[in-house]
Amino acid sequence: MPETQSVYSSDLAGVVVGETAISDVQGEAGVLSYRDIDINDLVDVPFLHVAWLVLFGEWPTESEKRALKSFICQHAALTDNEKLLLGQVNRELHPMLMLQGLVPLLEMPTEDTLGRGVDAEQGLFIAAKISSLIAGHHRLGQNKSILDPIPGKLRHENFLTMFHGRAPTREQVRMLDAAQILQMEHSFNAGTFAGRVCASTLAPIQSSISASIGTLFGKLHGGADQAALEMAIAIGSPEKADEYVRNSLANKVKIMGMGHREYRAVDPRAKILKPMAVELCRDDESKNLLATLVAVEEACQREFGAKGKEIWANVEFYKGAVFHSLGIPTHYFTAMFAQARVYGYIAHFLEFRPQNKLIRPRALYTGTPPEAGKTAA
Ligand SMILES: CC(=O)SCCNC(=O)CCNC(=O)[C@H](O)C(C)(C)COP(=O)(O)OP(=O)(O)OC[C@H]1O[C@@H](n2cnc3c(N)ncnc32)[C@H](O)[C@@H]1OP(=O)(O)O
Ligand SMILES: O=C([O-])CC(=O)C(=O)O
Repeated sequence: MPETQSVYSSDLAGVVVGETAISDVQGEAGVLSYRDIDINDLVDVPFLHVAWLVLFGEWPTESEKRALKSFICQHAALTDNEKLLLGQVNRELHPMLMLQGLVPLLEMPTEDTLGRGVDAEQGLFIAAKISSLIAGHHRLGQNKSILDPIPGKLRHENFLTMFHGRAPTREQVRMLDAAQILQMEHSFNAGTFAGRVCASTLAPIQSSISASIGTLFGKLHGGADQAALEMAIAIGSPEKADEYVRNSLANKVKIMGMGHREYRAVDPRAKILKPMAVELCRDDESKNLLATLVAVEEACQREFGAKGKEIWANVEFYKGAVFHSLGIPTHYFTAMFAQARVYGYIAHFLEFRPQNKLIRPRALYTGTPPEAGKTAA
């Protein structure tokens, strides 16, 4: 085997590790596109149409739209076995751990009813189940029964109904659609990359998605949504934001929802989510939370600016205010991120599998080589 040249990078920052045509993150300009279309032009398109575009690189035909809608609704109804499985899960378990654990236990379909291959069928099957697992886990946690989706209703109309036990308003569905479209895909983020590593061993799609969900959970990645809103709740009011930010920075505590590995400008998703949050946060408590977030963002920019640096809010910062206004408890935020991002994970699996190559980096060993004299005990 030819010797390969070693390159050292402990965090892979700036290292190109593969190719993709699914989405493009232009970090300097602050632009995000899915399949060559700017997200600003996708945010008002029906959610499942964007999902299809992300997966297959083309818009669905009328018959594909109908097939996808009914496929997702049909599989979003949990089977008796799936309800039993969910019933065994500790009600206190974080929804992200529940999802990571249950996705590989789902009984995968083996046919290809959508005509896009069995991997796509299985991926979309998992996507359909994820929202019902989230809603079901929440219902069981409240000692309520699991609700089934209603055929003919929109994806997030069903989700919010299954979650809350009451139908959402049209505006709430529109806002959730938009927020979920914005979270659907983001190139080689940590969760997607973990899924690609897992897929590279020829593991099946459910293993890959489970690996991605586990990776999304952490606070430096998807878990920042929960952490950012809980931070705003803990701060309590906009007047206390300055002190909180100064103390945090002095103690090297990261401000959740601020900063990004790739963006050197405002995250284009935060730019859309902030006015959405303003529109949705109408009661006094929500308004106070939002005002606190705004004050934290301003304080961060002042503190960083004083050191000649820049920092911007990322997608996680204002999203929590949107989810909060939809009545979603903070510990469900990241699972709802997974519910949207799963389409990105599937798209990467489908793109990567045909040109599969094992991903296996190299470590710099910091111990002593055996020839230096250590013997077995
Ligand atoms: C969906 C998503 O995953 S979006 C990201 C969600 N994560 C968060 O919001 C968590 C908070 N943010 C962070 O921890 C970081 O900004 C990350 C992890 C997102 C990006 O990190 P990196 O690209 O590795 O940047 P890094 O952490 O090296 O930051 C560079 C400098 O800015 C500082 N910095 C960056 N973000 C923050 C922050 N949120 N709070 C305080 N300081 C920060 C770092 O301390 C570092 O300072 P230094 O040069 O004096 O050491
Ligand atoms: O790309 C990243 O590193 C994190 C991110 O914004 C995302 O996954 O949406």
